[in-house]
Amino acid sequence: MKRTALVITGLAALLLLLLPYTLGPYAMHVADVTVLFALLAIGLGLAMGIAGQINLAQVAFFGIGAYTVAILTTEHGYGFWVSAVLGVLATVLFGLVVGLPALRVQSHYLGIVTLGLALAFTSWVTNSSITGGAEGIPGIPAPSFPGVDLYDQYLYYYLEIGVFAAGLAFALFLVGTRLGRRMKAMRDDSIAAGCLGVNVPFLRLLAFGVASVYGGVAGVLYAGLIHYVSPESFSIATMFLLLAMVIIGGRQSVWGCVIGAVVLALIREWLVDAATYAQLGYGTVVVLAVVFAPTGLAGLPARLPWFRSHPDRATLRPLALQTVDDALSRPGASVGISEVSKNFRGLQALDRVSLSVAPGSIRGVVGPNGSGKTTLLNVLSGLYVPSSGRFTMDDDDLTASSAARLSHRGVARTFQNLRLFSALTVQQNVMVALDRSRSVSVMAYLLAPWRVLGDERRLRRRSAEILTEFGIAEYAQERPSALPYGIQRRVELARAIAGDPRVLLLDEPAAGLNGQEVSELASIVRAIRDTGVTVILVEHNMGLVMSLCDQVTVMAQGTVIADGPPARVVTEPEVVEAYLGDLVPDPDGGLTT
Ligand SMILES: Nc1ncnc2c1ncn2[C@@H]1O[C@H](COP(=O)(O)OP(=O)(O)OP(=O)(O)O)[C@@H](O)[C@H]1O
Repeated sequence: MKRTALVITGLAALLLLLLPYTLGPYAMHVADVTVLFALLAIGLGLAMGIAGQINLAQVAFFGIGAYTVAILTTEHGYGFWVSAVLGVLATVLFGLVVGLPALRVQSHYLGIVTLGLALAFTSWVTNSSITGGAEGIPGIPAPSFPGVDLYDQYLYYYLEIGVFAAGLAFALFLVGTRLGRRMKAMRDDSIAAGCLGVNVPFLRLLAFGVASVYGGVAGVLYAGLIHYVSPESFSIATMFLLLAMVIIGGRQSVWGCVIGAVVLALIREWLVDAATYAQLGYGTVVVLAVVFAPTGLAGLPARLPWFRSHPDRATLRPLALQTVDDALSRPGASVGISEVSKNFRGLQALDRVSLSVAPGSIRGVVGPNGSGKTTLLNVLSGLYVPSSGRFTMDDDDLTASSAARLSHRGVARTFQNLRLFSALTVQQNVMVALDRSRSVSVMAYLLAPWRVLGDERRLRRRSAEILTEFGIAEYAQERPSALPYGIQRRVELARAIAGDPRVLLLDEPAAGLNGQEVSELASIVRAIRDTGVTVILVEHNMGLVMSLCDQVTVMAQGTVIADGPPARVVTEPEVVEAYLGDLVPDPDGGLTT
């Protein structure tokens, strides 16, 4: 498979190198512009498709790169290359500003904000005297290069192809390694990603930063190719064309973005005399693609039946429990919750809750629906900031720490409604959790890419071991949604353990499991506790709670009404009245609500 890919890549490269020999001047110009669209589309695809950040300002990034070069070369006498570097820097600065709203808003709101900024840019270049207004700026020089006349568009093509190849290789590298995996995890479920240590705000800004580099570079090259810039080239119509390229080609695939750019750039040329109808046509095809082929042209092969995998042995293998020790190397931590309250606009979900959990013990938290159990886990995992009170781990005050920070400090969790990353494979889900690198390590992508590749091999090897330990190795390449619920639950537990936690929070881990799976779950949780990890278990299955927990906390209406060893707690009259009276025996011999 790898050899076939290499041969195809080699042939494509050869074809691209020979292309100018087959084209007349006009076709060569179209090819030059198409390469720039491909660069722009890759940048947009990385932000929108991979990181899930709707970015309708890509055309403004393109414009800032081009206008900076135009202004600096024609009005200030700078050389092309210096202007190009400054142009890309200016674009990245603007890109980060455009990305700031992504820290507060997402989805269509982000689309509206970024579109607003793109419109502001178009309006500025149309009305400002520095940018030459509607007339634009002519007379931009071509880049100088010893012995090569880059005014010749045939030779310019080779400069573009070199930049394009570097841009494509970097995008593929990013998507295929830990940064791209984290971006996809953030796109699929930013809450779960945060709980696995992903610094979501940083990654959102980074996505805009990366998209702006591609936009800026394309803009700079455009200025050097056309020698003239005007607002028309950076209009909303161009943004829409770019969007269509990425959506039709396949926004979640770098190759898809390239294919989309080439196909639509050629169609655009073909329909140049019917531009209005062409816009309508793109719109229709985009709508059809979103509804019927959301993965675009690049996703079509995977939709064909013979490319689809069907796990035919949807069963769990026995656990290799002794090896959980290998995954867990850090000592468990004590957890202290002191007078923690949480209000939601008048609703008191937690009311001065206090409890302390000894390291290496299992604490059950039970209570009727709506009593505040999940809210408590959300406070402990950094998803909610408590309205008042303190949360400590080994006496370190971690109140109001972010989910990512708590993950790095050793808090891992599972969710009541499984939050597996649906577009990642089972193995990639575990790799996201295994990756403990900090945000600053993105510098390695520029300074030491070989280290990123080395880390990647280590993560892959280790994730395979963990999947084997949890008896799910045969599902490594499956998407979680294709698997039965019991297996998905085990994947989520494997993912939580992969982060080498000191405190493990389990939110109703037995929900939806059959009797056999519940007893396997009990063995896993015991094995985890035996390594010294502190476990806090929210659960309605009282049979499991009674057999597993060292201590049980009973909650009702946001307060703790009882705390102590399970056998004693269940006999307290207040508990019987508030909670246990509602319980009925379940088919597996436990009690459930
Ligand atoms: N984000 C939120 N916004 C508003 N109210 C919330 C929010 N999260 C929880 N609540 C409310 O807080 C109360 C406690 O909810 P919580 O989910 O913690 O209960 P629970 O004990 O986990 O219930 P269950 O057993 O059904 O999961 C409920 O009344 C719930 O509606």
